[in-house]
Amino acid sequence: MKVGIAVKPKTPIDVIYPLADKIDLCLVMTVEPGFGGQKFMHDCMPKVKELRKKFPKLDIEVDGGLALDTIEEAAKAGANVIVAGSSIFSSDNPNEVISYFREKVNTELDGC
Ligand SMILES: O=C(CO)[C@H](O)[C@H](O)COP(=O)(O)O
Repeated sequence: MKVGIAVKPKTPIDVIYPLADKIDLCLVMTVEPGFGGQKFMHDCMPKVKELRKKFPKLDIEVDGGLALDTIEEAAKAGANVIVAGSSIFSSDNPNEVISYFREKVNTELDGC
């Protein structure tokens, strides 16, 4: 079994610290939960950075507004699990979008 915790944009990231050694993944929401097509919230990135620094092995997921123009910022912050809807389903070439996301994330992971 794998365990994950999701954190909404306004929730401070330190709420998960007491549970960090019990979880496999932390989802840092980069939009308010509810529906697709919202704008990526850049101000959630410090939470991802902090988490990555503190827990190098943790899977860190981001969800909301991930697209060709936001993936690099999320990957550089330390996200390694990407949830995307609009940018994939609105693309003429979803495979290319996914490959691009993969490349950006893997490039940052290789640098660790
Ligand atoms: O449902 C969501 C939020 O609750 C997700 O953000 C959504 O599924 C991802 O979609 P998009 O890539 O369009 O932001």
